[in-house]
Amino acid sequence: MNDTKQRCGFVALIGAPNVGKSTLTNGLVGTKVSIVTPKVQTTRALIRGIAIDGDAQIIFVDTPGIFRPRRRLDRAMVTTAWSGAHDADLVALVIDAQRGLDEEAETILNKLKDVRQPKALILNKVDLVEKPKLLDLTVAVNAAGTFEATFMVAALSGYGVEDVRDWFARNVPAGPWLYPEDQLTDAPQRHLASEITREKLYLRLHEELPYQSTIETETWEDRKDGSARIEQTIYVERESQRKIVLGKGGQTIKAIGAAAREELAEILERPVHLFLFVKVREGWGDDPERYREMGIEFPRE
Ligand SMILES: Nc1nc2c(ncn2[C@@H]2O[C@H](COP(=O)(O)OP(=O)(O)OP(=O)(O)O)[C@@H](O)[C@H]2O)c(=O)[nH]1
Repeated sequence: MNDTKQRCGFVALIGAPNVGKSTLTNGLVGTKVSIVTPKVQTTRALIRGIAIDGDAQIIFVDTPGIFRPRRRLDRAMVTTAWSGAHDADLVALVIDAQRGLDEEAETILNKLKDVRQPKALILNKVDLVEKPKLLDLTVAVNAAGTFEATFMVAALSGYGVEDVRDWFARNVPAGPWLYPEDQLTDAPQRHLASEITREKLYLRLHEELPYQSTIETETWEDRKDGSARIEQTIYVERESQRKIVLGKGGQTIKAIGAAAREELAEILERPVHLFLFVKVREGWGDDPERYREMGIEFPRE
């Protein structure tokens, strides 16, 4: 790719809690992502996901729930959220079309007047709203703020999401990409996390349990405090093996978990909360689904 053509920029996703920012980000990125938090970004808002569209790399940054702060801590959170907006290249205001211009949305719209960056309005959940109401809402929000573009989307089904991505791709500033192309999701990290636990399991049980287990990272949550919460399941073939992995009073699994957590925290350079489960899945060794999850693809018969 010709580097001089590249574009790259930060888009702050602003909106009340539950308006669908996560769902929208997943749609924009094109895959289910957990938040990515590369080190260079630690002073800015958290990254929700990175989308690539042609020559453009679009980095969506989170603005933790903007609500009316009552406690001091809440106020601090809101300040962080708005600083994310001021730092971004572009701002996307996401409004739940069904909820419309409620008090929360009004508050956000008012504060948005101080944000200089170009803004796009995204009315989400349009599947839940009749057309006339949607048009009224579009007019009302555009009267209350200045938006370069208005989009009507249903993030859940993907309706309209591509248009949003294209607009951001065209409007982020020219400049080289800041992140490698494969950093769209935490998938490589998930795989790595499974491998580490597998290693600890083998180190501990190499005699009793050779190759009859598989480990899957089921959930990975990058929390706003900077830590990662990871849930993994160790699949074994028989109940007797499950007992071995658990150990007396759960001692074996505890030791495996502690060792894996320690190493993961070191590699990721942040605190890790690791939760391990052991499940019996008979004949998992013959199940192609499992192989796929391990990253091994078998041709169809
Ligand atoms: N009907 C409908 N529901 C949606 C749509 N998009 C999101 N939702 C639902 O709205 C709820 C909230 O979505 P999230 O993506 O978690 O919202 P969020 O803004 O990221 O929430 P916070 O992370 O708490 O700020 C979920 O139950 C979604 O399934 C949509 O287009 N249509």
